[in-house]
Amino acid sequence: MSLAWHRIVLKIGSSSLNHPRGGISEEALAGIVSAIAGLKRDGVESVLVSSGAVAAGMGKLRLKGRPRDIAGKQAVAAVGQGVLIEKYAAAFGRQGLTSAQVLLSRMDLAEASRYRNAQNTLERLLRLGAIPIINENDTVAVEELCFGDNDRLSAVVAGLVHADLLVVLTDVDGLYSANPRTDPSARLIEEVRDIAAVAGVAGGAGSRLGTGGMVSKLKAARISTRFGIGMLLLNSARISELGSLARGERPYGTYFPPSGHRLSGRKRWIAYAGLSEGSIIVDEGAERALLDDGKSLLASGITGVEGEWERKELVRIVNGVGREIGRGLAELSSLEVQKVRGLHSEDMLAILSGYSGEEVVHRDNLTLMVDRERRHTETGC
Ligand SMILES: Nc1ncnc2c1ncn2[C@@H]1O[C@H](COP(=O)(O)OP(=O)(O)O)[C@@H](O)[C@H]1O
Ligand SMILES: N[C@@H](CCC(=O)OP(=O)(O)O)C(=O)O
Repeated sequence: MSLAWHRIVLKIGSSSLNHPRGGISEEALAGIVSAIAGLKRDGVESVLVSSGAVAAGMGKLRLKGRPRDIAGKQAVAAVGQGVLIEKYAAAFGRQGLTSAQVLLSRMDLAEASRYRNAQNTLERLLRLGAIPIINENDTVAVEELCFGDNDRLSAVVAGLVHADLLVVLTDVDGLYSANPRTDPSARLIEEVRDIAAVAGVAGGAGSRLGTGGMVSKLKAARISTRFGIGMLLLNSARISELGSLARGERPYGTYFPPSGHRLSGRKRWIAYAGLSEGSIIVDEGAERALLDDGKSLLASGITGVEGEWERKELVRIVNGVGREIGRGLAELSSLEVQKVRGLHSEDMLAILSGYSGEEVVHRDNLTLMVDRERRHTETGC
């Protein structure tokens, strides 16, 4: 039998996995474990991105509310993550499967070498037949340097492991024309080809436990589809229907088909995992050359420099009003860019040593962060 999907990333949110007042729902956890076991029997590999550490910690510590301060959230997550993984390991064990805990922080993927390292470890885990269970390393993540929510993390992970499909399990059937909790006339949108066009219908989290709501799910869809990976938003109550994926069928929910233009592995890292060291400010001509003509960035279109970096480090490219146009690996250090900004290529080369190229950021090392119609700008963490 030829499978449409060989490797999927499944993300489950706190609102699906936990009781409303905190603590893990054994039933929900058993449901996802048995769905993954069934898929595995049918030849589909799964990587699980599971939220729920904070909510599990709340249950264990008998807290009435989610901690508001960062140290409180981190401490409760440290308690809850242990509880969560223990329950997963036991449930996978009952299915004859071995699971592995993988905690990632933003910094773990920020450098290309660390990104590859995480990639190799996950690949090896899958080859060993283990089920990776990923969560953000909440206990050490600092607010300014975090994934922000597991929807985004799951999309980055889907790119990291070269998944065929990302399934985001939540507590509603999918994306509706309005928040179904507050608008009874809201209709389910079964397929979304243009994410920017539906951005206005997405609202925030639906429960005290969820983070990000549909807004963060749409951001995840944007990342995943740009990677060439479709995303399915599915009600966790329909988890038993996941088995149909192995037959190449799609359960009822909202599907975001992959974009035709698929970002390569390096460009995935540049856009959504790497951390930039500074910004290059460009004029309108350079902005058009990058966005409309797919050109490399030359010194002549550069008007300013912010931050400090060395050659081959990651930078943001922004226009005169601070809008991020793209991200890329700079061929020159910040000091060199400062010296050559506004110059034509021959004048630039005359004052540089050890560089004979024309480009300041080559298009092969550049990912655009604005869509073609310029309606949508990415926000990197
Ligand atoms: N247009 C919309 N369609 C569907 N759900 C929406 C929409 N806008 C806001 N939501 C809310 O998003 C919630 C799911 O996100 P969230 O609470 O963060 O859950 P999770 O824990 O699964 O990540 C839903 O319960 C719903 O209330
Ligand atoms: N890392 C956190 C969850 C963060 C998060 O994105 O939560 P959710 O919106 O429920 O997927 C935790 O384990 O509690």
